[in-house]
Amino acid sequence: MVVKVYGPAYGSPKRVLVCLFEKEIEFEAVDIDLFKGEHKQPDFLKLQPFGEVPLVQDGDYTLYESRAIIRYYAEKYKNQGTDLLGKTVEERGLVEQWLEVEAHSFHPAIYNLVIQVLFAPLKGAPSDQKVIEESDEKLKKVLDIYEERLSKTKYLAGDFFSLADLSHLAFGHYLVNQTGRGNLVRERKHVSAWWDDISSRPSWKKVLEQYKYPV
Ligand SMILES: N[C@@H](CCC(=O)N[C@@H](CS(=O)(=O)O)C(=O)NCC(=O)O)C(=O)O
Repeated sequence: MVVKVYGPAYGSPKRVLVCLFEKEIEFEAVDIDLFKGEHKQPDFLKLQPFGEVPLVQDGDYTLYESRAIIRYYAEKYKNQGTDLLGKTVEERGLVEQWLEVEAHSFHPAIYNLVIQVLFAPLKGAPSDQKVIEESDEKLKKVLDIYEERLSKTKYLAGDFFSLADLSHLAFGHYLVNQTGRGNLVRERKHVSAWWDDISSRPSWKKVLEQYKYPV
């Protein structure tokens, strides 16, 4: 049964797409237009009650929350494609640590910037300058910690590419290319080299080629 991934145009679903490419898992992308509110229709809400993408259907098994989905496939297909979880329990612990850092420190700051800098103007809504300034400051602090870490190891969890690095691609792409704040990465030598390394992976290039962002 082919895996169905809903909402491929958007950021969080792209976290799932790049993981499926890395794990060499065949999938079918199902477009959902957030601007038309298709994610708030009853049929979709029955599957994803929070009305967000991604949603994955794998036969009778349905899963949402992008980081839960990538952990599921990284585990289920551990011996297929790229190993994304590390080889020891200690390495796995560090993968989980940096996945949590991405979810609770990196993502909220970049998500707010994407909403305020990119999407608010699209909707004709005013941008909240206070949120932008706070998010900029938070992102600088987070990236300073990344700079320190990446001065010691090639990737966040160690000297191996993992889910922790992969999880940054979808919104890191916005940060570096579309928010006017790419300098926050480029000014940090090790973060910049790390970004160039992970974003040049064939899996991520395939995502960008096949599933355009809405903006
Ligand atoms: N924690 C969720 C967040 C999902 C999420 O925020 N999805 C956005 C799209 S994107 O920001 O990830 O591109 C969405 O569906 N937004 C629709 C809405 O909030 O109405 C995950 O990681 O899957």
